[in-house]
Amino acid sequence: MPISSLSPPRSGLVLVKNPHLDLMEEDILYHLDLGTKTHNLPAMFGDIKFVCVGGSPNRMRAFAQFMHRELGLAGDGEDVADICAGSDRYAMYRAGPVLSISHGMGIPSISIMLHELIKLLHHAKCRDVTIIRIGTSGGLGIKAGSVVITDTAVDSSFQPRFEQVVLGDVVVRSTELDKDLAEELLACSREIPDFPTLIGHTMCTYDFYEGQGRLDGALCSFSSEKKLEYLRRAYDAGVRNIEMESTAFAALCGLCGLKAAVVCVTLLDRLEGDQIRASHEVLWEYQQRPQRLIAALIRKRLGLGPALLPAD
Ligand SMILES: O=P(O)(O)O[C@H]1O[C@H](CO)[C@@H](O)[C@H]1O
Ligand SMILES: O=c1cc[nH]c(=O)[nH]1
Repeated sequence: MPISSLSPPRSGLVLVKNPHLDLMEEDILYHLDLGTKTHNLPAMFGDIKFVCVGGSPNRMRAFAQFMHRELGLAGDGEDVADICAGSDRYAMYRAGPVLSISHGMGIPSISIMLHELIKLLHHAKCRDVTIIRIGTSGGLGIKAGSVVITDTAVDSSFQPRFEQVVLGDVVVRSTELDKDLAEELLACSREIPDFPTLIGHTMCTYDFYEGQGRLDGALCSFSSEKKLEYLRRAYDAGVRNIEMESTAFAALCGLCGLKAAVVCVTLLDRLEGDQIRASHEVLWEYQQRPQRLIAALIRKRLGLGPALLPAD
């Protein structure tokens, strides 16, 4: 039975479920190059309301610059500083109440970042934080460039669970995401012209090649027919896109009381091929789509109206 969570605390505070933390004199967030003794975390982050995470440091920098302009903050935002510059593992930027952080590729990388980010939000006494992963993915039976808002993150057997090995035992955690937030995002997408968006299941795998049924890795032991049979089964189970972090993201955020969403653009239709052939310009524009949607949501929440500038 997966351990379920989704009941955010009434206080709106971020929960950490670790009694050992209270006994520690200092908490060093090693991979973020931040700490409770070296930094005044409530002063630096206490007013953060939106956290956006995505794989690439450049994308998350561009997103912070884009949000800087969308929020009408002073200056052009071009010189946003990397708050984690002392560590070369992750990059973190802020624009007003929005924090933008990279998480690298895959579950181990996002898990480490999330443990430290969640503790950071806890130490900073942040309240009512919404967290969104803005990513890229392979689509299933949908047009490249479509944006998928995840209702449920599933594993490679199409089950809504995240398995974490703890002291040698497998702990199964629920991968529920916030349904109201997903609907709110879908409603925002309807207000953007020519913006193909849908809600569906997202399959999270441990690998980009064999793990996603690709025929073009360095290793492949299955036929093209077997690949298509697997991907069609995924489609029939409700999966509309495939990426590599959503189950861990949903499980960790849910257990810590964060309202979370996953919004990924699709770079190709995996029923049609494996290689990503679109030009850099097209891919860059695709990557901006989740950013534009999140900007619309944040502007709406902050009462700033629907204006949308293209992200750089
Ligand atoms: O676009 P991002 O956020 O990096 O995520 C997707 O892209 C990577 C693979 O190319 C994986 O990490 C997958 O989840
Ligand atoms: O096919 C794809 C494209 C982007 N990211 C993935 O994980 N898979």
